[in-house]
Amino acid sequence: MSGLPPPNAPELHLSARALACRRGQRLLFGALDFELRAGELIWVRGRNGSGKTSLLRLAAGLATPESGELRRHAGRLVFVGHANALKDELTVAQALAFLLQLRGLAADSGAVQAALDRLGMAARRDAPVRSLSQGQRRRVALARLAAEREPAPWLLDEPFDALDVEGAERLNGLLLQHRARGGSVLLTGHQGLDTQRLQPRELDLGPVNTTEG
Ligand SMILES: Nc1ncnc2c1ncn2[C@@H]1O[C@H](COP(=O)(O)OP(=O)(O)OP(=O)(O)O)[C@@H](O)[C@H]1O
Repeated sequence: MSGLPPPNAPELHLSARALACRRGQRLLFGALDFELRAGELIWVRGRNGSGKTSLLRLAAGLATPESGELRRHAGRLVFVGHANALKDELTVAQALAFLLQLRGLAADSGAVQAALDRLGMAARRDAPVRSLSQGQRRRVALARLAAEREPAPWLLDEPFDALDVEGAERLNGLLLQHRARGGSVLLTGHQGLDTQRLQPRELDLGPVNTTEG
């Protein structure tokens, strides 16, 4: 994934050079190079504990690399972490409106309804978040992506986790639409991604590095 891009390569969104990450005593990866460009999807792979979540946190600016650099070249990125960040005491519509407002997106009832509808959750809009299953919570958390219009980088940590086949299909549809408008995606996960239609590039973090460095 290194080397000079062709002269008419799509706009650069993220670039990592000799990126190293340490968690505690362990060096998770030591010299990672990759570029994420407009319209691309990179599927970060690797065993449990190999550092996939850690890489996304570096990309989001939520953690600092041990060495090397990770540069964000494009506008405001979207980070959807593994935790759903939904408040239990709110209704589904209120919780999503809160996320949309944080992002500076329209959060009126029409916008909320449309986003919930894309994830098949519109009928539960007045239900309290605490009454939802894990998969339903995941759908509501991902509904914020349906309200996005910018070709920004999306950083998604295990977005397919807890989704059923129908939910995964809806998310694959959002990813396809985002790529078509020039958005980019860096995501982790062990299953659910429609590799046939999305044609991801794979970034393999390999086996867990068990040596201390
Ligand atoms: N808060 C922490 N403090 C110290 N070490 C941590 C911490 N969180 C994670 N680690 C270490 O970092 C390693 C990588 O964690 P990370 O969550 O990035 O892996 P992952 O590839 O996303 O795993 P999974 O596939 O299980 O989600 C873990 O194996 C763990 O040893």
